Amino acid sequence: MTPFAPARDFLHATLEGRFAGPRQWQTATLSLQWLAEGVLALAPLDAADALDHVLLSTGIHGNETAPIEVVNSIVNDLLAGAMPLRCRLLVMLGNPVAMRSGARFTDYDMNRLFNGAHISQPQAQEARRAAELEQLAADFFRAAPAGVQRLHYDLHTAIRGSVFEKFAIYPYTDGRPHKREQLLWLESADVSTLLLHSKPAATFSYYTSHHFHADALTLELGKARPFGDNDLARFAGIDRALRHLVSGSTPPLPAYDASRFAVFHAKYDLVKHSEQFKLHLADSVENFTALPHGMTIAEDGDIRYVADGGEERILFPNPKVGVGLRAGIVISPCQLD
Ligand SMILES: O=C(O)CCC(=O)N[C@@H](CCC(=O)O)C(=O)O
Ligand SMILES: [Zn+2]
Repeated sequence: MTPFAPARDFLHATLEGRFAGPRQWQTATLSLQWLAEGVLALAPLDAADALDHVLLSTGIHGNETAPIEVVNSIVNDLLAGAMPLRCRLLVMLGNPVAMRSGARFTDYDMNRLFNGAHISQPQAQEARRAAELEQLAADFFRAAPAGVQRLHYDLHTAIRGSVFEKFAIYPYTDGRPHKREQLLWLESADVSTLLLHSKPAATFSYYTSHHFHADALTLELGKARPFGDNDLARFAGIDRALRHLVSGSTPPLPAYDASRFAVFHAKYDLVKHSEQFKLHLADSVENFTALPHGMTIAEDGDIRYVADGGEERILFPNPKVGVGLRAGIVISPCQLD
């Protein structure tokens, strides 16, 4: 008997606020732990020690609903026994409060609060939640024996449309190499555009990459739309690749060939230093739009952000962020190291 009843499933139980303390139960094939609101751990009943550890987080931004629906449908199929589980899987619906409000966040952007940054915003509900998710992710990855894969895919959708509809963000790796096999797996999910971050960040994927050397990626899978408005056919690639991943049935992947990927690196952030910040890009400008050499991208008091060289592009332009936060990233093409 599922403890999610009478809500229909894990997502609906979460949206209805039905978590009432940790619960543990079994199906014919799985061991389940409802660890916290929106956090479910799944393992095969006959789990061997050496299973890969896979963390799928979604809804870190509450209005990015399509990947939440994708992951929930995978959980439903695992619980129904319609698909085998061949890893230890931790599923996180990151920000239930914001999910209920249909908002990116309610108090503070949660993906600026990991790596201890939650301490700086003690009044924000997202700060308490980021601390809780950090602890649960830490417990999960610390229990992984040496030699097993530690994977973290943090699934998002973007505010704006995008020249490349789907792309992945590789958090700063602290000098560790970027893994070709991660790119090949992304390609199997119809994602062949990659941004390499060039510095530490307070994001969830950097947290697990930095502390647990997880192969962690933030995935941007399309445009953010409310629950019920998503065309899930546009998310078929990630749905397929995740199902293969958790059921241990990923087909052999082709050899790596750089020509199949578009790779960019983050040059610098447009930082909103004050309320005078003015972005000189229309709301209709899409992610990855090229910035002509010499163009003033944004101004903030005496600071001018000017495009240089003709190869730069803009990512995540958003003048509405809070003061002190990133209001866009200037990126340029690069080769994988
Ligand atoms: O569309 C936007 O402006 C933001 C989409 C989004 O939530 N992106 C992530 C990227 C995380 C990263 O840069 O590593 C975020 O802003 O948190
Ligand atoms: Zn997001």
